[in-house]
Amino acid sequence: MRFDLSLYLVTDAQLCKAAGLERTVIEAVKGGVSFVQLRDKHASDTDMIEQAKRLKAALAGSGVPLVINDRLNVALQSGADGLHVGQSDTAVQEARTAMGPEAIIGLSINTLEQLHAAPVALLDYVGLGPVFATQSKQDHAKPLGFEGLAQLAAACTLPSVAIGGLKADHAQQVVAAGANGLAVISAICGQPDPYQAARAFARP
Ligand SMILES: Cc1ncc(COP(=O)(O)OP(=O)(O)O)c(N)n1
Ligand SMILES: Cc1nc(C(=O)O)sc1CCOP(=O)(O)O
Ligand SMILES: [Mg+2]
Repeated sequence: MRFDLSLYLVTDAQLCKAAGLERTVIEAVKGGVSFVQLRDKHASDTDMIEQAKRLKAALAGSGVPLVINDRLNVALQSGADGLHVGQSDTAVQEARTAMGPEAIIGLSINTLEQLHAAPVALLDYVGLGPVFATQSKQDHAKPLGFEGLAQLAAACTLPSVAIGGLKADHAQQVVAAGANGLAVISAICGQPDPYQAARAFARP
């Protein structure tokens, strides 16, 4: 599946509670979100599989892929398009073997060492972050700033998406640093109007 990383939404069910997760995703996609990751640290596997199936149905025909954060079993059982793993999650090799060659597999990167150790041939993209400190991830690594982001992006041969504390105002600097797009949670989830929140990223 071909994909576009330009505006990558990582979901947070708690933040989206008022508007609802599906409604938030649908509105955000109308506003320009090009890629969706279902991330839920608290749901049971069963609930996450059902949520993923609902989101996959909601995204049908949009060309926007759905990947699952962390949980390989959820990705396999929900018919999602792929999986995003971090350095301490399921190994990329295991994910690729289980999901097959067509799945979209992403890996989080915070250092040049991690980038050099990444199994590039088995990956479709990397997440580079955090650019800034963020409340959306408790255990985040040391922030890179735009300079650190640019160093990683320059050394990266895969498509990349920057993540961590990013707002619409940062779009130009992220692209100038060499990443292919921005991944966000709080800039869209929990915003009063997810459609307008997503649209703000496209403005010059
Ligand atoms: C696009 C993207 N990049 C990085 C991450 C972080 O993954 P990870 O380090 O595994 O942390 P958790 O999200 O699992 O808390 C991501 N989810 N998405
Ligand atoms: C899920 C996640 N991963 C990160 C990383 O650095 O790997 S930062 C992050 C949270 C991003 O949320 P917000 O857009 O609200 O800052
Ligand atoms: Mg993870």
